[in-house]
Amino acid sequence: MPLDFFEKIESHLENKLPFVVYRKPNEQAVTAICQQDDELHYLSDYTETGFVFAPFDSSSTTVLLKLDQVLRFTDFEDEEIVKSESNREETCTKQKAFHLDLVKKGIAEINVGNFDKVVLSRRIQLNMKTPPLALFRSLLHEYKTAFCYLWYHPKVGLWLGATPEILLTMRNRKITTMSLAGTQNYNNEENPEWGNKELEEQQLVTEYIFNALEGKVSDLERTPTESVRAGSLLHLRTKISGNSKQENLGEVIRALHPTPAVCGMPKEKTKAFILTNENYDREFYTGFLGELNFKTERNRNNRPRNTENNVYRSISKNTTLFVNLRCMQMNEDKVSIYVGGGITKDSNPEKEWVETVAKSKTMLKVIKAVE
Ligand SMILES: C=C(O[C@H]1C=CC=C(C(=O)O)[C@@H]1O)C(=O)O
Repeated sequence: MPLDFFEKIESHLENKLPFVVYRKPNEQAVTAICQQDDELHYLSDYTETGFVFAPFDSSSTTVLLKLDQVLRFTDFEDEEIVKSESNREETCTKQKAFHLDLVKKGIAEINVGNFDKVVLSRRIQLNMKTPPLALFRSLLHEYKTAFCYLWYHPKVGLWLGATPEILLTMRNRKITTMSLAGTQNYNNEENPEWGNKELEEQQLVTEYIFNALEGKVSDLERTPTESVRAGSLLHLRTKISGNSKQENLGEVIRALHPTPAVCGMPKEKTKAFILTNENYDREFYTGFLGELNFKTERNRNNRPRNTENNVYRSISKNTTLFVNLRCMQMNEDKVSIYVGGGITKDSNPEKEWVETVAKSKTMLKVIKAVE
């Protein structure tokens, strides 16, 4: 059992010092970044290096954790989680009525031609007290293909998630992003049929990303759209890649975030609608997080043998950012789970509600596992 790695993080948390611990999709290594004081740093521009934590509302500030101490744990031993009998289900009818009304309002805006698509969400609050690191380990066990993280800053809060969505990766000038939208339950079928509503909803996101990147990124390419599993759900995904024309990471991020996978089309109008009508503050849900300008050093040795001084170093700059979905915020004795879904002209409010219930299970499953 990797006690010293997790013990260090535990003591950082007890000492109320900022940190993030995370594992990238399909990787083994778990990384922890620990800040040695509790200062709150904000990102001033995208040439900085650190771990970013950005809110949904891009007019609010982005938090930057400094790389004071970086710990890597390479072989996390997977543990069987014993499921308890506890069965938390949502029963709040008031919340349901509010969400149905919100979705209807969104559809009405689409029908009068104000929006093409809007993503509407809600917050589920539960009373519970669970050690955050136990929850994080449970996430690692359950969601191997997700970006799993636990993020803490005493002046901001404690967040935890297992997201299937990449906002952007950038290695030197090579950029990759994805259009992820459309949801159905996974029923042992990796490539099921999709309805027109979902296909169109995802297509809108793909087109938006293409338009947003045009002029900033060259050689734009996309993969065929495929089904991709995220826990007990499936989504539609198209990967999009290209080469950035210059050192313009900030410009690319501002063009993408928030994409219509979490906000809507057109961006500003739907964002204003969300901020006014959802009736709660998304904070960091549907924001983004990850490594900004991490430097990787590699010794390269591709000259002929028997040549002296044939090893030289190459340094690449990497950024890997994920959209903060399937996440929750923890307070002393309360958790808030955040869930939403894309609304189009063909949306059915009742089905949209059911979809948010299905999405809440990603976090509820780990809560049940450690309760
Ligand atoms: C907004 C969320 O999911 C987005 C990502 C994938 C599929 C989505 C959908 O089908 O609506 C959403 O666009 C969420 O999980 O809260």
